[in-house]
Amino acid sequence: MGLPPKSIIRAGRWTWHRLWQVMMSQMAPRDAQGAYQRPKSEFLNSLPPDSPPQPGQYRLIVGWGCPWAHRTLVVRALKGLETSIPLDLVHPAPAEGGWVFANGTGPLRSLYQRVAPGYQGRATVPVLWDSAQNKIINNESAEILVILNEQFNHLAAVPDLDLYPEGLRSEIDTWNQKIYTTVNNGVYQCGFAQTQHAYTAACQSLFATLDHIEGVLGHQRFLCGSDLTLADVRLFTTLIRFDAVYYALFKCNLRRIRDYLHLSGYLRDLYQLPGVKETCHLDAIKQDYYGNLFPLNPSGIIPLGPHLDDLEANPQREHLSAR
Ligand SMILES: N[C@@H](CCC(=O)N[C@@H](CS)C(=O)NCC(=O)O)C(=O)O
Repeated sequence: MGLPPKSIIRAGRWTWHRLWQVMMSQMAPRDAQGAYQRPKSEFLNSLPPDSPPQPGQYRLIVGWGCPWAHRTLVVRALKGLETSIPLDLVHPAPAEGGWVFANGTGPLRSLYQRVAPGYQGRATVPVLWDSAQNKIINNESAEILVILNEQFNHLAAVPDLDLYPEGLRSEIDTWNQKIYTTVNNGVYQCGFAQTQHAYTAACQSLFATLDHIEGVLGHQRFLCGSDLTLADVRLFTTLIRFDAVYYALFKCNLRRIRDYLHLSGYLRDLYQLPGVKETCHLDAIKQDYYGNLFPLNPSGIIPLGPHLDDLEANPQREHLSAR
């Protein structure tokens, strides 16, 4: 069978490209240069200072695919807060315009609109939910991590683990800033870029940071030395998705994490910390990204690979802590 006439091909390409631009601009707000602009989180409250959390009072609303929600799950696991902070799981449902609760109680957007009538922002996860007062405490993962690290110690199985110690805060903040801009959000800047220029700039910055981190991890176990911190947790949830999702779907393909000797060992090391692998749902992650980001994967086909068995291999990094 021959190709259709050139005029049909041209019309098809033009129509598809215009549709793609419209869908992308709705899914991923952009600046004048075509670079993705992540909307700001709008619920930024703290816990009341005078009443320590009760078991089960605060809940986390999360989706397995989301790297920002995943950070909160990792801190919850590392601190041993699984029984004190229950989860409410959401699934992506693009036809409903976003997340819906797995327990059948409807769209996440309805909950946002119930607590904030007229709310027009994104209905995002994670959410730290106060079930005593039926309100959203916070929907910014970076802030939720600090709250979980500090304010639940009386309920934690591992209360002495401080992932944001005073003495390392400025170093952690510096890493967080660099890693958020070029890696955590950087992979989205690659995948959601709407111009070649925006994609190229994001991809170069992403790999410049990964190359830099590879050098650092050659002589120390974690980003800030021998102690695990929030900076590592925040890097981890991007790294664990990298080879399976970002490399192909978001075109972050100069190198894979498994091509980096130290970064890949570090990823295994974090994956094998107590409780962490239970937070990683790699099939759900692939399903969420490849199955729901329609403009990036219109066929909805989920790739089979890569095999991730090597996450179980010995990281051989503990000796770096002893220095
Ligand atoms: N700044 C937020 C970003 C969270 C975020 O973008 N979550 C995504 C899932 S990975 C989401 O819920 N998106 C739904 C939407 O944008 O409508 C955070 O770090 O907590």
